[in-house]
Amino acid sequence: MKYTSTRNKTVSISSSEAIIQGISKDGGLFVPTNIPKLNNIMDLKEMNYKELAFIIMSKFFTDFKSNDLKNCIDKAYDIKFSKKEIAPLVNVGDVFFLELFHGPTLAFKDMALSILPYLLKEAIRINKIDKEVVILTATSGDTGKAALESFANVDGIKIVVFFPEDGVSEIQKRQMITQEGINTFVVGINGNFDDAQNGVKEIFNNNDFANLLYKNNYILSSANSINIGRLIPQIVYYFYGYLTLLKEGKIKNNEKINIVVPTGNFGNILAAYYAKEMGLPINKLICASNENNILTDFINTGIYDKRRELILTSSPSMDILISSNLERLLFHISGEDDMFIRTKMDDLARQGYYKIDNLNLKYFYGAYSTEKQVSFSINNMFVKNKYLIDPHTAVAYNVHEKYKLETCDDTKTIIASTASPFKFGSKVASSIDIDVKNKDEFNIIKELAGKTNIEIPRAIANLENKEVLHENNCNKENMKYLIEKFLEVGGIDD
Ligand SMILES: N[C@@H](CCOP(=O)(O)O)C(=O)O
Repeated sequence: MKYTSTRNKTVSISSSEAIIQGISKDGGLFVPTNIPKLNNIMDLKEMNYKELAFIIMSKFFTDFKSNDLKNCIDKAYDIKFSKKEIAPLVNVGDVFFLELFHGPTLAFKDMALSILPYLLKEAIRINKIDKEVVILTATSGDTGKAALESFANVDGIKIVVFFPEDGVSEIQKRQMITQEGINTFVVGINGNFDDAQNGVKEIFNNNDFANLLYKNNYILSSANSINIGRLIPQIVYYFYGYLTLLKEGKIKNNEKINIVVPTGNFGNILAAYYAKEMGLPINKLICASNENNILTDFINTGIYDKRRELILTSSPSMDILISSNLERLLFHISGEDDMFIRTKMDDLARQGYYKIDNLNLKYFYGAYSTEKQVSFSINNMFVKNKYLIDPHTAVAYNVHEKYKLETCDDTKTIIASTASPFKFGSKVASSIDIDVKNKDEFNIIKELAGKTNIEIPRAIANLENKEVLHENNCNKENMKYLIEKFLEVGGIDD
């Protein structure tokens, strides 16, 4: 299996090379040249998470030896996860929540970031790279901590995380700025997630900077979903969710299901699309947005228009106006037309929008939820079912309710439940009528645990007394300078 760039189809590299590079030099994203089909899917229903992970990942990571890939999988999906199923499926009312937040940092990002360091180390070995790898990461909250946790103290790797100073939850920020590990560097930027992600992409595309790093024995890679090594492991849990339904007798062989994904950078829903293309029986992919409803507009009109204010919401992981992975979807559905992608991405960069005539996204449905609807959904879910959901999952749940009303479709549905509610204490607590005014976040969380009878996850309970180790802050223009400082490499003028 080879990988090419969405912006230049003459590129042809192996999976291990794509994982190391993170993003293509032409600014495009690496995609598999064909999406492999999986045969006899229904026969896989007795497999555990690791076994299934191997079946799926070995289709994509074809230059990894079987035993080496198995090793990566074994080390990734172990007791770091608090549930033996890794991704348990919970039936509440008429939907099934695929709980993806039982990893070490309590967000779905752990599902892929638990394995990425092992894949990267193996990729480095395969390609005989003798440089140190610097992982650049932009985050609106969850990716940053998950990447820090997984790469901390990994030999031969350094990790730099940029987060929007005012665009993450209190707990997400605390998780990041208390991160231990000599190889970790965390920086708050005065800007939003798009600024952080654009800054990181510009740094990737800066040849002079790459040369400077190279001379100093460093190369860059990414822990965001722009890295294909982040995306492929996310396909696994959609198969696992489907096969759990089948195993429990909730669906029949080959019965189609709907999947709802709270969506920001479009990586998680793209993984579901890959699962569908591999043969998983999926009826609709429901793309749920918060008030930053750029994807809803795109799915419904074919116009992607970022000329709008980014709104800070209670679901910060989705506070994004440039959804990077949409580029991959467009590449696939345009018949792999790299020139078309270049034109559209140029339009977006130059004029702030692009339009696609006769856009055919017939498997997708897009809608969004307001902050009020998010609170209402959290409340409703808790009062009716005693089930607590985080604001991102509430966005998805609410959008699914809208979908049912609009279409009367009663297909069985999996909702990707992407984060622990305790990461977003104030919003969740106030939604279930806990008075949060003038209260410290940790006290709010304690009240939340008391009222719901749910134990505070250890990773959050421990945070309160952790020392702040990172107090760096910069303007978006200075991101490169901060990296130079961290790596102690001489600066360049550009
Ligand atoms: N949702 C994000 C933004 C980055 O997304 P990614 O999937 O590309 O890493 C976050 O939590 O940081």
